[in-house]
This record gives sequence, structure tokens and C-alpha cells, in this order.
Amino acid sequence: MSDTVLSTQGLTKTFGGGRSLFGAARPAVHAVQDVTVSARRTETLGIVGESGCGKSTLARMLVGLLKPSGGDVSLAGRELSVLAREGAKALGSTIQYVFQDPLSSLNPRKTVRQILEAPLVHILGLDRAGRAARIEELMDAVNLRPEFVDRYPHEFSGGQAQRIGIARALAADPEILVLDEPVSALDVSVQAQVLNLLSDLKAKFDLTYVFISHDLAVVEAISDRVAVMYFGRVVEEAPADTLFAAPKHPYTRLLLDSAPVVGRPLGTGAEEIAELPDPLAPPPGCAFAERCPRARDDCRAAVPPLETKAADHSAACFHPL
Ligand SMILES: Nc1ncnc2c1ncn2[C@@H]1O[C@H](COP(=O)(O)OP(=O)(O)OP(=O)(O)O)[C@@H](O)[C@H]1O
Repeated sequence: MSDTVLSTQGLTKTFGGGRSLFGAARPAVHAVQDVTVSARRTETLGIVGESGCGKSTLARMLVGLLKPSGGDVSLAGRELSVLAREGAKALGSTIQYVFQDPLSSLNPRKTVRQILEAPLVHILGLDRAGRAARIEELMDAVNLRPEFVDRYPHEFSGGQAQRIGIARALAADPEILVLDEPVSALDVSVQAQVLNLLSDLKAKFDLTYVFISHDLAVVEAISDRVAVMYFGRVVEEAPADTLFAAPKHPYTRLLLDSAPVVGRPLGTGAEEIAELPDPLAPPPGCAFAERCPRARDDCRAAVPPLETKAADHSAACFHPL
């Protein structure tokens, strides 16, 4: 599809494995397994899953911070590995990463101006006047007062610091932002402001987002499409409204029933969700089978592939809802 701006094909990351110096087998953690997702230009792809399901590992591979063990990432029609070989300029002007914890992701010894200048010098190669103009634009885009530019990160609230993180990510004029739990560290009252800002920026700069969160309500609010991850794999993918209204995978159903959303009572599955299989010894079949009310023998024998179950709606389940 020509307007696909980000896609992965069978993306996999295994940590550890192999043999130690003395020949003993080292355990391998299968953090991300065979993930194939895509996002069209100006779309927000939400990736939702509980802690440990592989969201951050996937995010870090998308931006080239972590090398995949297998599979491919394609960004704006080019292979990530090719962009990475060309250097920081090619990669940084295509995709950028926004971290969860705004304060710890900003260098405490640098002013906002210095933080924003780095990508303007190294990626865009702007001269002094060009940098000054672009910094003014960036501060305005994220609704920060121009005089804040000579302050240090600790002088800002969490919400303001995240705006600086977003401005830094936008500085190099990328096409894609990977937002890894960008509002999870913020007070609930500030979360909505930052989400609104992200929506405005997307429209203004024609951005494509990969938005990662464990919070279903946040993902539902911002995403066009949603991929649900469980134990390193995508188990369901659909347009956000379809997925939340009529999930096909029993795990997604359980997540929705357990989510503490206003008007949506807590289900009984909340404690069960915390129990994941041992990542060092993944089961041979569906990782969710042991807790799945619909599981049968076939689910324990082989991993169900992610398949189309309805128009524009896929699930990795032999017995979908
Ligand atoms: N560097 C590493 N070495 C070994 N195992 C790792 C490493 N990074 C992550 N893992 C393991 O990979 C799995 C996926 O972790 P990841 O951090 O991607 O999940 P996550 O969904 O982002 O969770 P969280 O929201 O808690 O960060 C986990 O079992 C984790 O322990």
C-alpha cells in the first residue's frame, strides 16, 4: 500500500540465549515474536498490552535503538537498516522517540535551547539564525512560553517537561513519532492536555504516531488502529472503534473487562492478568491458553497465527469471539 509509512515484517527480539563461555546453554527471553504491523500516513497506531508484553522492546526496535534478532522494519518506504547505515541524519529525520519519563530523558545540565539545538545542528544542519527561528516555532508548537527556552529541565512540571520532550522529537522534522507511554508518568489532569497537544501536532505536521500504552482508555482516545500485544506477540489488530466495541480475542475481552474505566466496572480477571507464562520457557501453544475460557486442546499444541477474522480485523486465536 503506497501510503503505508511504517511497517514491520516478522519482527523478533530474543535476549540472551546461545551458550556461555563454558558451554552451558543460556536461557533466552523471547521479548518480541513475529510482529507484523503497519501504520498509514497520518494514522495513529496504538499498541496496548500489560507490563512485560514487549511494547518497549518493539518501540526501541522501530527507532533503531535496539537491533532486531529477526524480521524487518520499513520506514517511509525504506528499510530501517539502510537508513541506520546512512547515519543519524537519515534515521532522525524519519522517525523519533518520545520517552515515558520526561524529566529523566532530558539532560539536567542543558537548557531547553541547548536540548533543542542538538538535533537542529546534527540532523538538519541549520545555521545560527535558522536554529533560533526553528526553536521559536517549536516552543510555540508545544505551547511553551518563549522565555522558558533558557531554563533547565528541573524548573518545569512533568507536563511541561513532556512538552519539551515532544519539541525535541519534532525538532528534526520527522515523519513518524514513536510515543512510548508518553503520558503514563503524568497526573491525570495533565494527561488530557498532552494528548490534545499530540492530536493538534499530528494534524499540523502530518505526523504518523505509534502510540504505546498499557492504558486502554488512553489508547482508545488517541488511536485510529490498535494492536493488542500479549507475551511478545500481537494477538489482535483492528480499527480502534471495532476493537473496543467487539473484540475477537478472549485476551482483549479480558483486558476490557478488567480495565478500571469510568462506567466500565472492574471484571474478575484483574488478578489473573498479572500472571504471565515464564518468558524463559514459553508454552508451545497459545500463551493465553491456560487462562482462556475458550481454550481447547488445539490451543495448547500450536501458536495460533494472526489471521483475518472479519473485514479489517485480525486475531491470533483458533476459537475467536
Ligand atoms: N535487555 C534485556 N535483557 C533481557 N530481557 C529483557 C531485556 N529487555 C526486556 N527484557 C524482557 O523482555 C520482555 C519484554 O519487556 P518490555 O520492557 O519490552 O515489555 P513492556 O511491555 O514494555 O513492559 P513495561 O511496560 O513494564 O516496560 C520482558 O520479559 C522483559 O523482562
